[in-house]
Amino acid sequence: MGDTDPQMDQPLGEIIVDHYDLVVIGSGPAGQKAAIAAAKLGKKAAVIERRDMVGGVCINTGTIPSKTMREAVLYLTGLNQRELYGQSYRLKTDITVGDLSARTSHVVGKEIDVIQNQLSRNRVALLIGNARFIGPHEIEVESTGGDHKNITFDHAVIAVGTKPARPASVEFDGATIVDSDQILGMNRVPQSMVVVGAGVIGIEYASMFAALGTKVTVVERRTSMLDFVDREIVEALQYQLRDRGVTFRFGESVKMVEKHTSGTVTILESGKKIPSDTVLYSAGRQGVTEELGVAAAGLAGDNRGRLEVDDRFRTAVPHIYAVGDVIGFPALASTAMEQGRRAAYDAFGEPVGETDSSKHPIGIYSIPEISFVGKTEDELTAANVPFEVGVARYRELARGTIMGDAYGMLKLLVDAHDRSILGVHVFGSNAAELVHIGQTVMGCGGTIDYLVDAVFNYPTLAEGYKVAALDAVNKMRAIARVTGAGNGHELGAE
Ligand SMILES: Cc1cc2nc3c(=O)[nH]c(=O)nc-3n(C[C@H](O)[C@H](O)[C@H](O)COP(=O)(O)OP(=O)(O)OC[C@H]3O[C@@H](n4cnc5c(N)ncnc54)[C@H](O)[C@@H]3O)c2cc1C
Ligand SMILES: NC(=O)c1ccc[n+]([C@@H]2O[C@H](COP(=O)([O-])OP(=O)(O)OC[C@H]3O[C@@H](n4cnc5c(N)ncnc54)[C@H](O)[C@@H]3O)[C@@H](O)[C@H]2O)c1
Repeated sequence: MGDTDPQMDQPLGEIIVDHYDLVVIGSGPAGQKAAIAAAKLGKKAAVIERRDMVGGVCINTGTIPSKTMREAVLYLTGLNQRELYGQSYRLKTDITVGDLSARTSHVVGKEIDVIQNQLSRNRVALLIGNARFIGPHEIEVESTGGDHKNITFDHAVIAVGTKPARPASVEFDGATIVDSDQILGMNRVPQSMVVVGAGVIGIEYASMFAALGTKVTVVERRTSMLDFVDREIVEALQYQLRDRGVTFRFGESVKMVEKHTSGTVTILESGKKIPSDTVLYSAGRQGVTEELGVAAAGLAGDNRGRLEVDDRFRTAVPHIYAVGDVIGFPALASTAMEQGRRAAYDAFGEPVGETDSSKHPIGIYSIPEISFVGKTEDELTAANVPFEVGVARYRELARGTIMGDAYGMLKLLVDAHDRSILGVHVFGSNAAELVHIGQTVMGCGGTIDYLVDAVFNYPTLAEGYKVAALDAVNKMRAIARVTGAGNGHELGAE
């Protein structure tokens, strides 16, 4: 007997056709929110997901395992306590892969349980198997046992995400030469590691392994890294990582990666060879639309397996939507969830509010962490937008000193004419949480003066907003004094 569909109490052993108002392929953040949004509108919804992948890449191999591993690394190494207790401070000296994976398995298990519970209490059917389109209104679900079941639908949401790019010139073995999906399959914490690709994944894992004491070399084809991030903050991160022994090889491409009995050798196009215990290949991801047979629905993926959508997340076949990583940038769990909700509402004519994607935050969980919202200094300069900068250093905030964070900073970019906030850039402890204060002020159309006049809890890192706001306003006043434009407030009235 094949798998049983618990929602419908039917065996998957034979072809049975069920009909749904909305079928979602993929149970990652995008798919979950699309299905639950449809169910909340009283629609009959189903999610199709492969065995052992409920929660998607996000829960099983991506966001949640990597962020949990980061917490374990920070806790066990005692890294964030060393400013206070000395550079030799460690909670545990010989940290093993087992130490790291114990915490990860615990969190992943809990998160899967939460998702299954949310789907079931909202009466969303969870169909376990591999989905393939067989027509614009029909999908075949194949269980791991090989049984088939066909379902028909009025609307579909493709939320199949991505998989790591795996070139044939790299001898992946899942233990010493790995992609980011396989990192916890490593048998030990390596002494040396090459990280291929200085994208967000590469930099987050390079940070964690450097904190564990691994000698990390990052190879990146471009001449710099994280080009969308404020340059001052990227420089600060590079300084911190170099200080922990990370070597950067920018402007170098990896030609091939070889596996040998005593380790690996990464061969660069320039002819250089880098020996290491392990290699993490994190040079991009690609959509998985081919396996989904999108052609049968009248669709075609691009050369990286991604689907094109309009501003309502409709594909070229209007009753079929696509959301999350499969549509490309920004490829974040945070945006994927919102795209899923919007697609389902659109399918059933439910109105949604405006959302301004230029005010969506980015969080990079490097060590130290980075988060920002809005424009960078370079973007504003290129667009000839005059702005002023206000900075708060964590070392001058009482909370920063209490926490032992001497390097953190919060930077505000302020429009020199109307005093609106154009960008918020945070580097250091709690950056990904702190950014939301600035995001909210920006979203509500507030100016720098709101932050100048606000009172924040003390001692907190949030107080940095007031410190940075005062810094920006002081600079604006200084210009106004010289030019005779009053106290600076009048600039906005020009
Ligand atoms: C290492 C790593 C760290 C990350 N860290 C962060 C972070 O800190 N913050 C953040 O916002 N984002 C982060 N991301 C990105 C985030 O994980 C993705 O943006 C998010 O998972 C995308 O969600 P999704 O719903 O589009 O698809 P996914 O989470 O990729 O899920 C897609 C699901 O579809 C299923 N599927 C595919 N094809 C089929 C089929 N034919 N039949 C049935 N099921 C199918 C897959 O099995 C998978 O479970 C990280 C990613 C990685 C890899
Ligand atoms: N905190 C977060 O929000 C977070 C964390 C991790 C991942 N993600 C998401 O996951 C997605 C994938 O991340 P990624 O880092 O794998 O991809 P990426 O495409 O962002 O970065 C890959 C990097 O590898 C480089 N590269 C490619 N081939 C190379 C070669 N042969 N030699 C040397 N360098 C090479 C590229 O120039 C690029 O800089 C991203 O879009 C990101 O949004 C987000």
